Amino acid sequence: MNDNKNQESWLHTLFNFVAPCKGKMLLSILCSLISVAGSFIPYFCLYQIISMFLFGTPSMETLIFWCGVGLCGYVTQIVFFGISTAVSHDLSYHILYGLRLKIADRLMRAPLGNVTGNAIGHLKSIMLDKVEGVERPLAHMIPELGGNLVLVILIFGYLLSIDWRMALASMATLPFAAAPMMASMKAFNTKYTEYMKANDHVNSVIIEYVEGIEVVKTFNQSTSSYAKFANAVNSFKDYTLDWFQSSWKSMNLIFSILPTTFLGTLPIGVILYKIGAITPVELTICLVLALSLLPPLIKTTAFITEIKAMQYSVEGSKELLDMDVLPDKKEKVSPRKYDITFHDVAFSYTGNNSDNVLEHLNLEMPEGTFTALVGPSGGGKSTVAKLIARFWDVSSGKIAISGTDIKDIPIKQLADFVSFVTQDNFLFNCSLMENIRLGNPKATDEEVYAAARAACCDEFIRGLEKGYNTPAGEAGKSLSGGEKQRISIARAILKNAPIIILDEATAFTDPQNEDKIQKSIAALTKGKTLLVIAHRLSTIQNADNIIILRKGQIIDSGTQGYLLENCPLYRSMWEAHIGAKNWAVSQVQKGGR
Ligand SMILES: Nc1ncnc2c1ncn2[C@@H]1O[C@H](COP(=O)(O)OP(=O)(O)OP(=O)(O)O)[C@@H](O)[C@H]1O
Repeated sequence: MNDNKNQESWLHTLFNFVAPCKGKMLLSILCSLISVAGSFIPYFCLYQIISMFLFGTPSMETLIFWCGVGLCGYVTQIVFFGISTAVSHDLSYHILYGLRLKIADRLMRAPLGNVTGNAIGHLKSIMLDKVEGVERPLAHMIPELGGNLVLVILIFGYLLSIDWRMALASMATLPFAAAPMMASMKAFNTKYTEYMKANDHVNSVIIEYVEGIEVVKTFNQSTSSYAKFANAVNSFKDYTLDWFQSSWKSMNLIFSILPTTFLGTLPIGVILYKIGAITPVELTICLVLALSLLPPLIKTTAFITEIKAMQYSVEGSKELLDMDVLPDKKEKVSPRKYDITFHDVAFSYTGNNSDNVLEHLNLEMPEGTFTALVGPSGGGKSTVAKLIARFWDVSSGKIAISGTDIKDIPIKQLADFVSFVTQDNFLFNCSLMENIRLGNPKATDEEVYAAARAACCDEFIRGLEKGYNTPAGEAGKSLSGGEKQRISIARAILKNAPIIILDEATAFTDPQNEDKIQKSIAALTKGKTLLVIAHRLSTIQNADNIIILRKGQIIDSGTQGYLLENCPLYRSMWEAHIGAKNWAVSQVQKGGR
């Protein structure tokens, strides 16, 4: 299915975007055509007025009449052009809105790695710039391109009806402009693609520079990082200048030849008049009409760039719209309990068996129990946790909740079953109240306060100048890692999911705050199926089952007492941890003196 979508032409994709707004699109085109018809009326009136002056005695009434008709035509042109543009802008912003929602929905349903594998700058460039790139050409092309083309055809038709030779003469310069235009168009396609690539590159380098500025400053990398930034900006400038310099000659040639219709119409017109083939009125109106052919013709050529920009934007958006998504089920399940089992699970991030990070993994987490995953770095602990939340699908085997394969549970329902708290503690840029309420959007203020109290963060939030209304961005600067952690625990408490996964959620705990964090975790996990990944072994020593994972396989499992006696790897990890902990406490005591 995705293959077919990838082969779909960009124009077809664009029509699919536009399809829901067909009515508005037709209205915009209709108004544009009325506007074009209106713009044509003054020429017709001019013809009538000149005829009257040359062949009769124009009365004031008829003069006023034709001037009035001409004015009405002009007003019609302006008014309907305005309506057409307003409607087309409205419809194109609706299209952008739908497009961004579709992309966001696709990102939600895609495997996490396929999303996070993209550089942020790349995603931003597609969701903001490329999607936005569809708006301008769409909004202007619908009324303007169509209208201008029809206007050119109408004027040319009118010229033909007066004198076919004058009509052809008005096009005499076209072949001379067409030659340099074809030549520059040939290079344009490649140049434009390269230009947009350079643009994307400079975008992602700028975002990387700003995002990583803390690391850059910490490691005093300002010169080399700045050099990368400066090089990207500089090479983009060089590329753009180089492109403009290579194309300005042909562009100047095109735009100096194209408007000079007089070169054809004036000599031919004079000859035709001399031999009596056309009247002075016909000559005058033909010269005026030939001149009025130019503005719409020039505007039409400007759309060539717009069409390419739109193609690039649509194809960029397609990249995300066509992302593979995790297969989803619609039918909700009703689990009797919330135990988790892994049946012979294997998983690789690349899809190749040879890269498996988990092999033949069998484990059980009974409902309401506390399971801990420990082991050397890179052993696959976080991978196990993410597979339960279905951030990815297993390569083989099965993960089940209450015996039901998680692939058979609708993704939204699975998300309700599982609370995933990591060390990242991402806070959205809204108030702390809203950040906690994300756990349960229907929660009342009182419920939010209760969750915050249980997570031991109520006190410090109330201590902030704006309390719960403090914007997370503003608060983020003054919050410690541990405080942010407790806010995300409060969020999880509010969610009240039956399965809790804590992936290094206590990583920021210092000995002074450990007690608070432990209390907040105890409030979160009471009576839940709990999986904890922790390097700080003191936080998991009371687990019902501690599983030691190394190189994607279970080395041993059991209670702390059993493992200390029987598992040398766990014993050495425990001794190392106790040593580190004692050292940290002694440092704090020294600091306190
Ligand atoms: N998104 C990813 N894409 C490709 N490989 C990955 C990805 N995430 C993890 N890996 C690899 O999978 C293996 C297991 O990683 P995982 O993060 O599960 O280990 P871990 O035991 O949680 O490590 P740590 O204790 O350091 O957090 C590692 O070799 C890691 O490099």
